[in-house]
Amino acid sequence: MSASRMLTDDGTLFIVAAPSGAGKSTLVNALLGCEPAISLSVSHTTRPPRSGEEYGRHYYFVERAEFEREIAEGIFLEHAEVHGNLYGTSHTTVAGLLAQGRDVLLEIDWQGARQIRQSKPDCVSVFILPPSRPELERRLRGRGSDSAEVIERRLHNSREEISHAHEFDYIIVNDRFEDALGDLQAIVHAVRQRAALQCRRYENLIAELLG
Ligand SMILES: Nc1nc2c(ncn2[C@@H]2O[C@H](COP(=O)(O)OP(=O)(O)O)[C@@H](O)[C@H]2O)c(=O)[nH]1
Ligand SMILES: Nc1ncnc2c1ncn2[C@@H]1O[C@H](COP(=O)(O)OP(=O)(O)O)[C@@H](O)[C@H]1O
Repeated sequence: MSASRMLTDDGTLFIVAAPSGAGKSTLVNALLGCEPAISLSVSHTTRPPRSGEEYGRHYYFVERAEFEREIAEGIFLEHAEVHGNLYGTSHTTVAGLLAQGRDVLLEIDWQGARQIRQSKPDCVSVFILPPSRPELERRLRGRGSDSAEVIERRLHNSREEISHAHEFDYIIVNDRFEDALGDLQAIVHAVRQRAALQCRRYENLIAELLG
């Protein structure tokens, strides 16, 4: 099919959410390793960096006053307070990538997902569940990135996050990692194939065939 026969399309916006410790970042990083056409949106946050986290790669780490100024300037497509810190997605970064036809993945919480569904109803949202509460706790503690107090808060907040799982298009249980990664890839491939076959993409060809 020649490019001139097809209308160019914006990329797809994927949302991945999960309670802290379910394995969302590990899964998303593995997905990005096998799907180079997906860009991860790097969020802004007031959370302090964890050891090994880099500015601009994991997050844009900013002070609360700066974040609040950015809210007032309207730079965010969505923003929310999660575990006592502010997090937000830059509107221009996402819009620019989608307009280039790239798929964009947002790793955000349920509040942000709700805001995105309002402004981008075509988005595809996935919720990652841990196989059990003891395993969620084991993963949070085993990660070794947070203080005991921060872990307690995240475990407590996981109930609220999980109570919104039904608002998402798809649910993946991250029990065996390779199975969960396969499920995530299957969703991405199915969405892409569906987009490629949409009727409106073939309007030029239909017009040509009708002479
Ligand atoms: N609404 C919103 N939530 C975000 C954003 N970036 C990260 N989050 C969420 O904030 C929560 C905490 O993220 P983080 O501090 O990296 O901890 P982790 O999930 O335990 O690795 C997670 O649910 C993230 O998905 C964002 O830009 N917007
Ligand atoms: N399927 C899995 N089985 C066992 N451990 C896992 C699995 N997926 C992720 N982990 C581990 O669980 C911990 C939390 O994962 P992480 O991706 O940081 O979670 P999140 O981004 O959801 O907070 C990490 O130490 C990670 O290596």
